[in-house]
Amino acid sequence: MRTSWADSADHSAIGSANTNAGACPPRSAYVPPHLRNRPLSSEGAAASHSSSLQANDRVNYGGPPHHGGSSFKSDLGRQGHGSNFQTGGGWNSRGAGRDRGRREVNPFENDEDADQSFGEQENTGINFDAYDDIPVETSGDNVPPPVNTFAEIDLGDALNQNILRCKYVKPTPVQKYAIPISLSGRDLMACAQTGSGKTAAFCFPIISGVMRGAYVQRPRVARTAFPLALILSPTRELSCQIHDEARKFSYQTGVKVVVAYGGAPITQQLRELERGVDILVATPGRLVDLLERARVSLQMIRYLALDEADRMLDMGFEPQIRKIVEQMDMPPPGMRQTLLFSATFPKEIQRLASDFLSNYVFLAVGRVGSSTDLIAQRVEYVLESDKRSHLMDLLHAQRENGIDGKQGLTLVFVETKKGADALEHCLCVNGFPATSIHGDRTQQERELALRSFKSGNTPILVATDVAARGLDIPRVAHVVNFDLPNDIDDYVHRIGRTGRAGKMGLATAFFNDGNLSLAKPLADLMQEANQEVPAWLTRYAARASYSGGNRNRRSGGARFGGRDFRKENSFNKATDYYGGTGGYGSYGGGYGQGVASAWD
Ligand SMILES: Nc1ncnc2c1ncn2[C@@H]1O[C@H](COP(=O)(O)OP(=O)(O)OP(=O)(O)O)[C@@H](O)[C@H]1O
Repeated sequence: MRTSWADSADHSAIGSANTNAGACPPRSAYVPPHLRNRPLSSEGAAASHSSSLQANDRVNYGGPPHHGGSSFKSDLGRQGHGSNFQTGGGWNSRGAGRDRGRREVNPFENDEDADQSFGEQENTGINFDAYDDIPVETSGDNVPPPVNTFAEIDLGDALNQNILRCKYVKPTPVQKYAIPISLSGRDLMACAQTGSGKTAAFCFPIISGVMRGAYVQRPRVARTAFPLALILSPTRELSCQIHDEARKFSYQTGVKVVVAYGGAPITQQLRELERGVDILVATPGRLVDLLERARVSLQMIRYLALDEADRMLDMGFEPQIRKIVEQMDMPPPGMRQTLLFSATFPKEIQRLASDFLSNYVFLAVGRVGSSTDLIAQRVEYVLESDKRSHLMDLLHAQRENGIDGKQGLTLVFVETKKGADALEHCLCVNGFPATSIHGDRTQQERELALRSFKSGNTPILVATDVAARGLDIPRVAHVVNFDLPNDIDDYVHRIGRTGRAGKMGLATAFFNDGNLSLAKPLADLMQEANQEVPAWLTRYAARASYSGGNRNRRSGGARFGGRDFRKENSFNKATDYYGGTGGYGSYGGGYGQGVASAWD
């Protein structure tokens, strides 16, 4: 039984105190708070317990736990998913032979299995009424009006059927606005909160448009694919997820969706492309490779979508995106339709993005860059040296009580790849079933880790920012910012892995003096989201403002309204749009080298 991991930590704590004589340094496993006052052995090496927890006052880390042979290893499945992952690796292995036959594989077929793997937990619980009174703002010329139901939109029978199969009863706010705008042929820059259904908002119009333009004659060049639509996303996992979703939406429509991403063998992806592609979902690096090999041409592109568009246009990715969009054979703005989506849109990125757009509509659902009210945000002051023990206390309490009475998945964000490995190891040896995902792991390991996490086999995932954006994992109940990011927008995306699709979520952040620059934007964000801001954080925020320590910009301004950068063109170009101190040069902090390295 999955819940037994609570007991195993208790056992491991007691057991390892008695069996410390191994090769490892004499350390014992995690001791839950309620056992800390008890003598653990005849020598009485009890961990001391004080009201303020001290990580290093325990002899905690390293010793293998002792709980009946079922010691939790990183990725329970790392060696265990052999057949799926060894027959070719990467994408191909995820659905062995899915395209061999002529018949289209039913992409809905695995949905029920996935639900069942969580036993009695509820299936959807979607409550989009939670979004009903959300503020929406549009700007641009002649903005097409929103709809209230899918029935009002002419998406075609096959697509409507798939919407039913997805159990989407009514459109989310971003869908109500973005779908009619896109169907009318307009370019769009859309900003809507995490987990609010942006993927369908750009996929539906693209699929519908491709269906309508199916007659388009494409050049016949041996071994070169001519997709009609391109969807770019910053990470491999997100591209796979978008591909999976797009395949569901386009089931039995005749629209062929193919994914291409790095870290997986290119040969299988080439084979898929040769079989025909209407919508190509890709990460930028692999796409550039395919373009340079002339295996893909962009000359027939009618639709270009950038998911996580602000990330795609920041310093790390911008050159590659410019190359793909401006320097290859893609039709220019006006000759193609361009759709940009994200939960955050800093104004300088909006300005860059406008190069790719023509007479576009700007859409903001909720406050730009805000978090959703569905996420309860907590921030705790935790010294670096106390973080591990504090995390384990949280996990232990959660395991005993659940979150809102339910056992859910916990996603723990750290700053570095090494930090992710170290924390994963620490949790595992202390009896907490954890796995990790970061840029130094092979793609096979990354996919396996994600799968093990999603299924609940390994209910704790330690991650770098590679998992911060876009990933839709329904049962993530708790996001822990073990290391806070430097940039408030990254925080928004990270905590957005919970509280999705109308469900409630919990986010806990460990804050200390090293996070001074985040104090003000974090306090502001929490206030905007009606969260209780601790008095000590308010004091840090005031200190940061006073000392000029706040170099973090807000995404498009903290208040609702006026967030389309075109509306603020009267600003002096050298002005800092975020009320910070350094003008453009000070932008971000979070998109500097350290953070970018965590990405693909
Ligand atoms: N109209 C709808 N009705 C019910 N569920 C929906 C609807 N639209 C989307 N969903 C579900 O909501 C969840 C979140 O959607 P999605 O991943 O597209 O969010 P997002 O806005 O792209 O989030 P992020 O900013 O994190 O990328 C998904 O599980 C999706 O299937």
